Amino acid sequence: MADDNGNLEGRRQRIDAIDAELQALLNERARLAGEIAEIKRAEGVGEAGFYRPEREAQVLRSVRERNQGPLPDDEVVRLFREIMSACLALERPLTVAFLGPEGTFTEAALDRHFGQSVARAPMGSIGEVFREVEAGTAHYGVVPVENSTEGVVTHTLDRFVRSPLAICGEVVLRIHQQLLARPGADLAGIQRVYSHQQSLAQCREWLDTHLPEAERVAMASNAEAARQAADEEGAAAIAAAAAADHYELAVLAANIEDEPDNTTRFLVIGPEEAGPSGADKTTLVVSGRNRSGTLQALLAPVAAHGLNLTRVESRPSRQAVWEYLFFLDIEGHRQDPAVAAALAELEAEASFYRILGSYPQAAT
Ligand SMILES: C=C(O[C@@H]1C=C(C(=O)O)C=C[C@H]1O)C(=O)O
Repeated sequence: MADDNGNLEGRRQRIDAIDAELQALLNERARLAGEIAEIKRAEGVGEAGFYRPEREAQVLRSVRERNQGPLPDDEVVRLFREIMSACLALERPLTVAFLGPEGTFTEAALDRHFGQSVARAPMGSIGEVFREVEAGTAHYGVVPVENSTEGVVTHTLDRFVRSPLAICGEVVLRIHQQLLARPGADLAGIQRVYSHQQSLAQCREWLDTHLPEAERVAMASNAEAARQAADEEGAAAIAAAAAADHYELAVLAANIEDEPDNTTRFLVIGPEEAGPSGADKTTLVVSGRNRSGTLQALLAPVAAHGLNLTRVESRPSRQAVWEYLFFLDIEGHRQDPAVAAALAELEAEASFYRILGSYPQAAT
């Protein structure tokens, strides 16, 4: 027993020594980040120049690659994410606008990308997130773009066409739906379930099995649903785990989504795009000159240069009937020679052409 205690004490002393060393190293790291900020100021970088998404992506990739455990890769990445967030806040405190209210999946994407040391500005719509960043009131913005539980994909793409902003990052989140209710509530007492219609749809089988009698009510967002459930006896909401904290609700049933690998993609928007990080993506919007064979003609250079096209989305151009804009995602950075060559050829084919940004690929 005495031996065990001795071992425990000895280990705690080693942990204390390591903590002291870690703390000194963290402050040394922060000092260096402060010196980098001075260099950036001397070089006259604008407001946007302090945050470097390509550098942060490289740091986090290195963390993941060299990790030997026992801490899981995702955990060490999360810890380093926060260390960088704190270092950047010392250099230049950032404000990031996002599609609110608080507790949405978009806020979870913001957390994942920027960490805790940024000021958050919840906005009521995607348009407001764009406006806030365009006006310079927020440095960056986070908006959902694909397969969103908050239901807004096309709006983000349409808004981009008339915005000077660039995509400077992406976040891919696994979406887990939680059934939330006031603390002490039980499943048998739930008569009404509030959520965004896409979340209700994503949990349909679970609801059919566990709450077949409960009324399902569609709301503007999951966070709105959580707010409503907090106010109402016998009500529950389907929302992100973060909404439970914001609205003082308890998780009545966890991870109730029917499809376990349901993901949503978010874009980080800002005044300028990111530099090359070594594993990047480029998003552009184009329109063709000719009606027949337009898409094939536009895409031919992408294939000819051996590039990977990861997404094609078509939207009505709103300029003329039957004219379409194509949103393309290509692997690689616009400064990569093969990408640059393909884009030059594509531009020659296009009647409308705009690069929305090159940015680091999300770590999934
Ligand atoms: C320190 C820098 O500034 C910021 C902070 C970073 C960090 O803490 O590692 C990385 C990139 C920037 O967002 C840098 O540009 O290297």
